[in-house]
Amino acid sequence: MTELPLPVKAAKVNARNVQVYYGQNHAIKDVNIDIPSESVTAFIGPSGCGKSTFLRCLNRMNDTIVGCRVEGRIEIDGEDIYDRRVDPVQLRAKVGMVFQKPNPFPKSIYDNVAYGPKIHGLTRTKAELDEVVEQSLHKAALWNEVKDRLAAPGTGLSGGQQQRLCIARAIATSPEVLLMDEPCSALDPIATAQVEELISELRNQYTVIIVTHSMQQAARVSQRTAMFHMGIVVEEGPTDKMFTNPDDRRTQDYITGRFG
Ligand SMILES: Nc1ncnc2c1ncn2[C@@H]1O[C@H](COP(=O)(O)OP(=O)(O)OP(=O)(O)O)[C@@H](O)[C@H]1O
Repeated sequence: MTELPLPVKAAKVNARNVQVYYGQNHAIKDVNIDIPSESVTAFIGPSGCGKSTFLRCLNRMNDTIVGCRVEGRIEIDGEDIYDRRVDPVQLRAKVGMVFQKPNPFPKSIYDNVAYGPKIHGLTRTKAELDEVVEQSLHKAALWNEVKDRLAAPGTGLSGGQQQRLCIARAIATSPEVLLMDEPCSALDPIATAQVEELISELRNQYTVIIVTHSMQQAARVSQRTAMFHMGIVVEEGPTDKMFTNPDDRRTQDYITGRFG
């Protein structure tokens, strides 16, 4: 019997033999990966190689895409997240997501952050909710900029502030895993630096998984990197090694800009 390698120590997420199909298109082909807790893992690879598709498997966002089929096994803390007993809405409170384009709700800054704790019944009193909103905005490094205008619309903030608001919204439900799909691609360099700094801080508390097209960003914020190519993970390991001495030719070619 062939033995699979032992999981990475303190793996939060274990994926085994994951396949994703969009109709006839086999977009993810037999992906096996262990993602450690309290660290940032970057998914890199050329356009269309399946990074976002695989990321969406981790909070079952692909369930919402008609014609998309996921096979294999994905465990978070040893629990099969595709088990029938798992409620995807509860799962998404535990596995939060931040998207490419900041997408605050057309509501006040306060209500954007309060929304998750309210619908999941995480607080009992207004004072508790106020506390969660304040703490989440603090963690997202936005509190000082918005504390005097919590009733103003979230959509009125700058792009970088909106993205930090979306991060505050994601962490307000106390997720354990935070998925970020190119979270800085719509931001200018200053806002990008702020969000990157935030990501580095978040890893003390969360398991962060980020899809990025920027090699510099992957090198700056992540401790581990997985290289995707045509639906498979060709190589995965410590970021330093991936960027200085990769084992796979495709990783080498990609990080040196020969394709992608
Ligand atoms: N909603 C969808 N419906 C049908 N096919 C899809 C959908 N989303 C992605 N695909 C297909 O799945 C494959 C992987 O796409 P995916 O967006 O996951 O790649 P990616 O590596 O994240 O790309 P990019 O870096 O350009 O965002 C592609 O062939 C794509 O066309």
